[in-house]
Amino acid sequence: YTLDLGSTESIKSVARSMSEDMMSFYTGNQPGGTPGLLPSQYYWWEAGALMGALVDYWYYTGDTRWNGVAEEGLLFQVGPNNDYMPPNQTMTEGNDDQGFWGMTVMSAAEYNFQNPPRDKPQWLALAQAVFNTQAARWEDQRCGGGLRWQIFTWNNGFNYKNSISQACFFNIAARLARYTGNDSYAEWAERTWDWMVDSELMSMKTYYIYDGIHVENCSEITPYQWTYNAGAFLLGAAAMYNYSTNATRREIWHERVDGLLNGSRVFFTGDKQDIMTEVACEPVDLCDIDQQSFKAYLSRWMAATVKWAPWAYDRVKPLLESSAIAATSACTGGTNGRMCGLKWTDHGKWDGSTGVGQQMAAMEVVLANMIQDTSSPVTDDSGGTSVGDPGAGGSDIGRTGIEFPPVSSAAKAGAYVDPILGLDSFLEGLRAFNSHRLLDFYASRLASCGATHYSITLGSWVLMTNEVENIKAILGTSMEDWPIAGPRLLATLPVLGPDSIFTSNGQAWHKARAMLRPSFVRDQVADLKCFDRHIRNLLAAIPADNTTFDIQNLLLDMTMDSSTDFLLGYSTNSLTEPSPEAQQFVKDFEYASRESAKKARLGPILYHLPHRELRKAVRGLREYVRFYLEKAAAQNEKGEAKERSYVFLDEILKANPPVDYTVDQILSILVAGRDTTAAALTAAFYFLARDAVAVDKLRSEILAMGEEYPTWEQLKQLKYLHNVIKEALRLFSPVSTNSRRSNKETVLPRGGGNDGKQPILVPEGTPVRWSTHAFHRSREIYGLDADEFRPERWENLRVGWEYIPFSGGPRICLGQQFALTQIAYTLFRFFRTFQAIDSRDPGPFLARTNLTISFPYGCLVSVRRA
Ligand code: HEM
Repeated sequence: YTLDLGSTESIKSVARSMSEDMMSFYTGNQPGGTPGLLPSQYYWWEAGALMGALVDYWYYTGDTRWNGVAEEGLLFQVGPNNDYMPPNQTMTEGNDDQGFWGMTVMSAAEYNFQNPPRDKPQWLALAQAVFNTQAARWEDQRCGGGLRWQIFTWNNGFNYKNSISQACFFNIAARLARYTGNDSYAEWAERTWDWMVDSELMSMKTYYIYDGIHVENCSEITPYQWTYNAGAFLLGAAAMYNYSTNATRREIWHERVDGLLNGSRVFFTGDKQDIMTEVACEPVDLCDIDQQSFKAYLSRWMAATVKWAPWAYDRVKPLLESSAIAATSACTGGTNGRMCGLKWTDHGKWDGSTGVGQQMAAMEVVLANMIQDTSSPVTDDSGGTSVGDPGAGGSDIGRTGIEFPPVSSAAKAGAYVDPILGLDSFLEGLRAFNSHRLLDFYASRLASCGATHYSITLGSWVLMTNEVENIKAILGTSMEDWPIAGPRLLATLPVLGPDSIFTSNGQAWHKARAMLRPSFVRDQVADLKCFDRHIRNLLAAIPADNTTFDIQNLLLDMTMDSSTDFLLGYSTNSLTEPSPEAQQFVKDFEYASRESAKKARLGPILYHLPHRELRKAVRGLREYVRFYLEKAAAQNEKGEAKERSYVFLDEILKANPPVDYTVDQILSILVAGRDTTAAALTAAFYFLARDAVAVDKLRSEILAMGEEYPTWEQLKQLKYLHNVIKEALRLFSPVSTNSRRSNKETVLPRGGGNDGKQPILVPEGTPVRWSTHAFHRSREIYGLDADEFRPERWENLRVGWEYIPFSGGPRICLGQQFALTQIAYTLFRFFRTFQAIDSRDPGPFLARTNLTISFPYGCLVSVRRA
């Protein structure tokens, strides 16, 4: 290229061929392509930024060649609620991604870009929709304000507040204030700015803007600086200056524009410190595909700043000139010999890279040099023609009420089909299961396909629901129509047989429940003395010298010891000196649980293949239980003095049931109570190990009690302790998903009709599955911080069927009080002994999903003695 910056014709001609090379990557306007999407290696947001480059190209050059492509892409990606939340972006869409599309349509409005047909959403209304949805996501609870990076709780990055999300929101708010004259936009811009300063993501001394903070530790800043942050804040600050009429405000924003101009000098390197550089990654050759485009935006917004803060011209023009010349002179790559690279500082040498980002950045920095020849951005009062809608988008997070085509079969009228059918769906679920992300997978399905939807997996229909009304009907009011069946049953049958409380339905279940119930209302639920022995063993097994250990394993040992003690009158003593028989029993129990769950996943045909090892383990389990059962019965008969009273067994034996039947019931209580209690306790430690403030609060309450060995009644008074338990059970519900199957054609209250809010017909034999996990993290029920561990929320929260860690209705967990007492007492004794617990596991939140959930790689912590 020969670029003559003194000649608009030269600039236009260079920009034209750069735009052609840039668009050579775009396939959205080709047969089979999706308008507004780049090839899959590029994220969705960058396509929004690219549409912005096309709007800019027209604005600077007057050449309309790309206008149709831009309009088509911008309209195609608006999503069902016209707010740039298209359903197919559920797995990755962040506030910044949506923000980039929002900033592009804002430019389209300001530049009077060709308006869409009247029956289509308009540029200004789209920008307002993006603003409205984001304002509704503003969150003060964590780090005092700001937007999270990710919109959806299940995406990595939901716990991060990054500057670019704030930058986009600030930029749009400030420009909307200027365009519409409505001060409430300006208030949001001010608020965002203030939070950036308060959180120290922006330094008021240097005006450097850092990458972001994690909500778990708001003071630990990720220190990278990126050009696009500086650019987005710069243009927003200029808009605020232009909008402000009050002299003091004008002065303040004048100063801020200057400050940002000073701060952005950090991005200019080279011999004369005047060539734009992505300093955090370019010098070390580590810019990822996103980062390769960032300089486009600093170029774009530095130039646009001049329109609203004219004094900035003298400061930015020299930088844009030298950068444009440097960028252009390095565009010598590719087969056409003019493709642009990423690095502009190599004295005219192409760095060997090509891509949309490189082309866009080079084109934008070249165009920026014509800023004085362009028209002024319009407003509502000065020639703006785009039609707005101040209420667009609202608090929609884009994932509720999405309509998928109704299933054609009349029997399933009103249901929505999961867009991924059959095998794909199965494999996707399997992958999620194997990577311990099945809970996220369900949450994402529920969010993208609707709170109640049918899906088809390997040819079988399943109704997935997450609606309170439906769950209430299945477990409560219409319980008789919804027996236990399917995987939940298959996974327990080999161990428990068909007559246990856990596997039976109808009369058989009534009988088992009636027999077991009295054992749970007896005093031993409150018998903390019996339990204390196991806690002491646990505390003794914990290394108190700050070494890392897996608390999940120890808790599994403890709950096995306490359950067997409670059920059989003899503990397995896994934490101390287990007998060889007890060791074998624990081994058999774990093997049988694991293998029968595996068997259940094989499906109804392979399920029936013989499994000798499993049968052997189950035989071992049953013999062990029978031994203690017969011992107790014999001692009772002879009236012999017993080591300690078998309160539980004694109660059962009163009914004189057949031995095998009693073994079934005892094993089912072990299955129901051991792993669940261990999971709940592990979860409490998992979250507390990440929240020193909660630990302090909990310890103050515990220490204030004075008693080292509280009674059951005293324990019940510890409010914060119980809130901690409730919160842990909410975020990590041991029985995280559950299912039933309809035994006749029936109706559930929600999920049908075009709006998904009408009753839905369910054919006989349809499995229904729900995710307690997703339910417990619903933002509609628990608020925006639904994913956070915040025991305080329970101080004022009243929930019914919205909170079901122990299930609900007639089959509600029989051991609830027993479990809660054990958990409370364990936490009490633990925090009297130890003053701190720290997480030693930086990995992501994963859950192994079987009958209950667990942490697949343990729960690594270290503790310090009080
Ligand atoms: C935090 C610990 C626990 C949790 C989260 C929990 C959760 C649950 C849930 C969700 C169910 C319903 C399952 C279904 O309907 O499919 C259930 C049932 C049951 N639980 Fe628990 N459980 C816990 C501890 C215990 C303990 C310690 C015991 C006994 C010592 C126990 C005994 C039972 C029994 C017998 C049932 C079957 C009730 C029936 O079908 O009538 N659970 N539990």
